[in-house]
Amino acid sequence: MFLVGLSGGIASGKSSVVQVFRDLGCAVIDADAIAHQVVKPGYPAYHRIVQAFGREILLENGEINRQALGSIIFRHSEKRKLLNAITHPDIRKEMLKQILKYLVQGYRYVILDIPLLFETKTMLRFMKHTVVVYCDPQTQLSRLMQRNGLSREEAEERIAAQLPLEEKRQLAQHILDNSGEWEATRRQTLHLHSQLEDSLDFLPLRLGLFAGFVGIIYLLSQHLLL
Ligand SMILES: Nc1ncnc2c1ncn2[C@@H]1O[C@H](COP(=O)(O)OP(=O)(O)OP(=O)(O)O)[C@@H](O)[C@H]1O
Repeated sequence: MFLVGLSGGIASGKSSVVQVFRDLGCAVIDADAIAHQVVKPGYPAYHRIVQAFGREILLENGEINRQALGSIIFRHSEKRKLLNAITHPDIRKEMLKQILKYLVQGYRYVILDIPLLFETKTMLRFMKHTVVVYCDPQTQLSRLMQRNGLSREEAEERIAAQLPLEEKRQLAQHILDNSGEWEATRRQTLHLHSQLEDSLDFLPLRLGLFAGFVGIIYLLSQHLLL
């Protein structure tokens, strides 16, 4: 098995591309969904966040007010580091669990949809392939304004909080250019899908696991025969 890290910028089209991969039957792990899950009431990170940030970041139903927390960490970088230190280990553990599940199910590769793949960098070294869903700055701005009902200033502020898409584009092995018609992006996605399907990058780990398994059976049989 091998890992494919997929990223992009805010409103660049990641979710739309990921949906194509899902429809094709690919194994996809959604880092954002996991990040939402690990801070739900009852999970260990929830208690640590309430301890660190106080009960004023809670909604009436006891869930974490993501908007309130978001605006705190947007203004104070040390608080963002603290929140990351609380949540990232749990997010990585859950990702690993899901990767192992897909490995056992026999998938050759898993696509990890990680919005901040290139900003946080910690997961990059595990990725055999990296993909950026790119679109030009003007298109990104207008799609974000339209989708989220934001003013130009608000949209620009959110885009500026991330690494520029142009830089991510330089760092990725595969670029899906979503600046134009959706059909053109869909075709690029189908092409990348066939490249991943044809790749033999899954073989080393599978052969390694097979050799390990044979080794264990051999050792056990020797042990039982003695
Ligand atoms: N090629 C396209 N043409 C027109 N609209 C598009 C195209 N691709 C995506 N969109 C629209 O742009 C918006 C952003 O797309 P999408 O939600 O897939 O981006 P995203 O990268 O997942 O965003 P975020 O990370 O902010 O959630 C959506 O409203 C989507 O319908």
